[in-house]
Amino acid sequence: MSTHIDTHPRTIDVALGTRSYPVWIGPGLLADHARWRTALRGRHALVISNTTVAPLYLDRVAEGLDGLHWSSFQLDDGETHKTFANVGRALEALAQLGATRDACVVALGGGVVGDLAGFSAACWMRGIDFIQMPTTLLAMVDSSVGGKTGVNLPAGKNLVGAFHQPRAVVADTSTLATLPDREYRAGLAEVVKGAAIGDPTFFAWLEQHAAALSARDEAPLIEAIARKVSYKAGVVARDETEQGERALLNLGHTFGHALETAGKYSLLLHGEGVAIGMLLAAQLSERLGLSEAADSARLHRLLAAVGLPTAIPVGLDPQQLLALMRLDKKNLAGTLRLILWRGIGRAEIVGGVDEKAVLAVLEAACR
Ligand SMILES: NC(=O)c1ccc[n+]([C@@H]2O[C@H](COP(=O)([O-])OP(=O)(O)OC[C@H]3O[C@@H](n4cnc5c(N)ncnc54)[C@H](O)[C@@H]3O)[C@@H](O)[C@H]2O)c1
Ligand SMILES: O=C(O)C(=O)C[C@@H](O)[C@H](O)[C@H](O)COP(=O)(O)O
Ligand SMILES: [Zn+2]
Repeated sequence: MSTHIDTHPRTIDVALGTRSYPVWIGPGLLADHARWRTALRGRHALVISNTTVAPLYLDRVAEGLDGLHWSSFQLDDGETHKTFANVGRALEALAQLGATRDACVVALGGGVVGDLAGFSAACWMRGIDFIQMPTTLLAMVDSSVGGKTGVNLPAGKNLVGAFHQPRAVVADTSTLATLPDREYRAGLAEVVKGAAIGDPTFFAWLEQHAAALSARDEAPLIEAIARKVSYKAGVVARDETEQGERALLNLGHTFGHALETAGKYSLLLHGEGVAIGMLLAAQLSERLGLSEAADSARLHRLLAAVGLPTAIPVGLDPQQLLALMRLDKKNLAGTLRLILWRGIGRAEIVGGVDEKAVLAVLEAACR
């Protein structure tokens, strides 16, 4: 008996008035040129990708750019290349192309490419169009949606950037066929995060489908992507520039970014840092009397079930992690402001968090 899989693309709108845009999700979308060409307005396009993704997928995009003046700029692969220096190189490529204000940047790759390409588009002539073509699970469910763009500094993650929304998101799920397993699992962390923050029904669904998602079964995978994108699109529509609710999407990130940076981006992937970071946030929340151990245990079980790390790697220093957390963008008035957890489906922003409690959690986890 064959299982019917609906391959019709899902469309989720990010509702931002005149700047609203579609997120198309489904197999084969990169080759659906007629669909995404509608998002290109001018005569110039710069495809920003990297040296891993371009050889795999640039051809499919190039066919759709026929008739335009276009070129590509390829980053070296990895988080360490999400830098100002590479934004400079991307801007030089736009200049070389002769890109006018109606030019479009096309981001073809994972979150590193998407964040850097989006920031480059935000900078060129004070802001031109860009289209996200995410090729990792993480980029499909998170980084391509919502318009946070930027780069890292040696001092910390994403310290420089701009809110700049794409014109469209083309999430071609066929590209996940070549994504390494570790990267795929890292993407699941951002799916679990969405459910942990705001959707207990989705969390229970993920618990039921953890094995199928680990095995990359197409139907539940597309369902999980669409549910996470819908959830994020709703948050972004209500609070585009993170004046309030949007900060909840940062659950686990103050810890996670510190872990990524301390590991010099070679120890942990972003999604892995977020998985461990969410568990640390849960432990801190328990310590502060905000959540129950039973909920932390459920979160731990789900993350482990989809193959994510749940402990801080050996060798990281709690004091260094705390110092990195002090540079987080959510902090105010020199005090830590964290997303704490109230149990499955509930999170809140808490300011003035006691550093001693944070350090105690870090020390216990690094032991
Ligand atoms: N802007 C946002 O809202 C937001 C949200 C979440 C994460 N991020 C950022 O996203 C970045 C992480 O993104 P990521 O997890 O996609 O990492 P990534 O961009 O480094 O991609 C992961 C790896 O997969 C490779 N790859 C990409 N697509 C592939 C494919 N289809 N087949 C084979 N290999 C492929 C890449 O070359 C890379 O080696 C971090 O910098 C993080 O800060 C941003
Ligand atoms: O879209 C958001 O808002 C998020 O916080 C999504 C996060 O998953 C993402 O990692 C984002 O890049 C973190 O942003 P930052 O503001 O903490 O740099
Ligand atoms: Zn993230």
